[in-house]
Amino acid sequence: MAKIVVALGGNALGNSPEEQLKLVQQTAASLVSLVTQGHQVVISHGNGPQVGAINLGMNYAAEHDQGPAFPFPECGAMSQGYIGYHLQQGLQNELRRKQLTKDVVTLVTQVEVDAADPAFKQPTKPVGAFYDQATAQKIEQEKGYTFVEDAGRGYRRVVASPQPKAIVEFDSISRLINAGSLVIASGGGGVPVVQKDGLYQGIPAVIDKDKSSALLAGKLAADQLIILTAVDYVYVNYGQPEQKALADVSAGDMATYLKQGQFAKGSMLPKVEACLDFVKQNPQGTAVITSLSHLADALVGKIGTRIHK
Ligand SMILES: Nc1ncnc2c1ncn2[C@@H]1O[C@H](COP(=O)(O)OP(=O)(O)O)[C@@H](O)[C@H]1O
Ligand SMILES: NC(=O)OP(=O)(O)O
Repeated sequence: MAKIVVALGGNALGNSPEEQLKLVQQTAASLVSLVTQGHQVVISHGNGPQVGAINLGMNYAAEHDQGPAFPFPECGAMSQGYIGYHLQQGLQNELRRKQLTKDVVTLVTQVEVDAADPAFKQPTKPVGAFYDQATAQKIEQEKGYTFVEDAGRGYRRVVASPQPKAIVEFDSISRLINAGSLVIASGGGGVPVVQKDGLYQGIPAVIDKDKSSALLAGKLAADQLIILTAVDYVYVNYGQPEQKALADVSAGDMATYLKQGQFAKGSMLPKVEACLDFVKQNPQGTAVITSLSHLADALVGKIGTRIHK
């Protein structure tokens, strides 16, 4: 039996509730088959598109005197509920189809960050929809948001993304796993909180879920961290004619590619950094990056980028 942390990418979850539900149902089949093989599975997920959409909708209502503004920690918590609901339902229905009984639990998770993290002064985390350059510039001027080009896919708003330091609910996650539950935790990288006078409070940011997933997988001493996104492999020379897929890569070689600037900031870079961090914490462990639809094949090494010591 292996302990596996599976992180689902926010962009890989589609652009609408209908798309997300469909994609989650497909992924649920692979996740449940891991459970039936006897593995302990913990699921985390991204929320970039979803938290951006929630924030945009809430801001729109506030700007039209239809309700209060909702800060990012609250929007992050809502995204955990929305995505967790789809995942819970998808997993429960798949368990029912297989006539299996297992508790499926989404845990609203807070992740502690440092209020002095320099990331608060330099937003890097893409959230929400993709815009063309002219529209992005118009919104920048109107609302004072920052936009960046995101991995050749268009322009997106970026927000602060501090380093995750500690998972507040870690002991509860651990207890639930040991009790046999299928746990969905640390969604959207966790709701960012800081400690003030010994008490927790939310802080506007969106934590990178790959980094929080690596922290969770490391603390759980997981055997595998599997990051599921929209591409089958990590590539060098991505998007260029000489693009090459990486299959089995040592942490040392991956660190070299990283230094060469092969991985785009805000998209593939944090995934690779998270995998290197996990392998450093757990030298016996393996980190895998592949697409949402290829979880089963990735587990047996047929597809995906596998990073090891
Ligand atoms: N070197 C690379 N290899 C593969 N994909 C890359 C690379 N650099 C950038 N990307 C982009 O990164 C995306 C994955 O990041 P992102 O969409 O932020 O992930 P998530 O699924 O977590 O939301 C891929 O779909 C691809 O467009
Ligand atoms: N929070 C986060 O990392 O989301 P994505 O996976 O959507 O980028």
